[in-house]
Amino acid sequence: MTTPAPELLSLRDLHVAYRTSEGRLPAVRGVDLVVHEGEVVGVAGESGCGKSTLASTVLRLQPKNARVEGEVEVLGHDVRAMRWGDLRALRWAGASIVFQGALHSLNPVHRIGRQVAEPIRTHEPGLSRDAVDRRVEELLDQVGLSASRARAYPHQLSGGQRQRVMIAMALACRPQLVVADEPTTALDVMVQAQILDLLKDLVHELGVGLLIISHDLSVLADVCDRVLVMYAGRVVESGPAAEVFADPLHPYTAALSGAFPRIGDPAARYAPAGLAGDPPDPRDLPPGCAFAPRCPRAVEECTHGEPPLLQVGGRPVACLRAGSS
Ligand SMILES: Nc1ncnc2c1ncn2[C@@H]1O[C@H](COP(=O)(O)OP(=O)(O)OP(=O)(O)O)[C@@H](O)[C@H]1O
Repeated sequence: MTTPAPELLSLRDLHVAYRTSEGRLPAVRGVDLVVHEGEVVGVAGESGCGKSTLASTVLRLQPKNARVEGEVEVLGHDVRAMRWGDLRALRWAGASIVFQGALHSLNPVHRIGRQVAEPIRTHEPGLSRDAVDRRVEELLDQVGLSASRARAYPHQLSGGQRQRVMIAMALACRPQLVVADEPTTALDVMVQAQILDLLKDLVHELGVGLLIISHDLSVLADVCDRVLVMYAGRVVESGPAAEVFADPLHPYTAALSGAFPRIGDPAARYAPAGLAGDPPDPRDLPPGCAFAPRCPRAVEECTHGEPPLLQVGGRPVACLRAGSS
């Protein structure tokens, strides 16, 4: 029997609720998620389902009005209980995050090389200037940028190049876990595919674990080993990425699978999702299954109680109708 790869990230029964002027807003409701070494795990779901909230808890970067409950463990550390100094040491060097919107995350007045060097200087203050420069060159090379780009300012780079810089920064201190929140949103489809290939290659080459967040299930199907589909703060289906995408068991996953074209498929168009309505307001969830009001397969029973995650075809699925026709 092979021993399972070590767990780099473990979220257990994670709940996150925001305090708002209109009352408590439960954004994440009882999520379990594990990322092992060398594994790419994806979280998919429409805007507002709680993906970014979940990602923010990994490095305790959640907004001030968020209340977190449950377990958040990164590289064996209890992130919720860690002291600030220890948490700062864990960020970048143990685990790092690639945010969406590289245009806004990079400082417009500093050259690229300086920005990539910054986390290295902070975390390895003993490193000589030459050694830092060499590491920056090596990182730019790893993400497919020439060393001369170190002297460029962010506005001199394309969107895809800037996102590569963000990935170089995330890898700068050789973390074991990388979280990427919508790393390809706002990039055109060809560039998206290149960035995703790059992320996938780096994960395999460096043996890091990657948690990747996207509203586009087809993006995740191409790069992930496993995916979790979220709806209204809960995981409604999870399993091997290719299986979930090709044979979705939850009606919501089925709608998401049809909603976006597959990367690299020239014939693909943005087909309508065939899904009417909007996700519910988390402060005012419908009784029973949160997806029932939009679900083409809902029956009366679906409004009675929130369906638990049941094993259907070897996969956890939160739907009473999964597997039935
Ligand atoms: N700081 C905050 N205060 C109050 N509510 C918030 C806050 N941040 C997010 N929310 C709410 O929490 C819910 C989940 O938001 P979140 O950003 O995690 O979803 P998401 O799936 O990442 O969506 P998107 O892709 O649009 O970022 C939404 O209803 C959102 O309006």
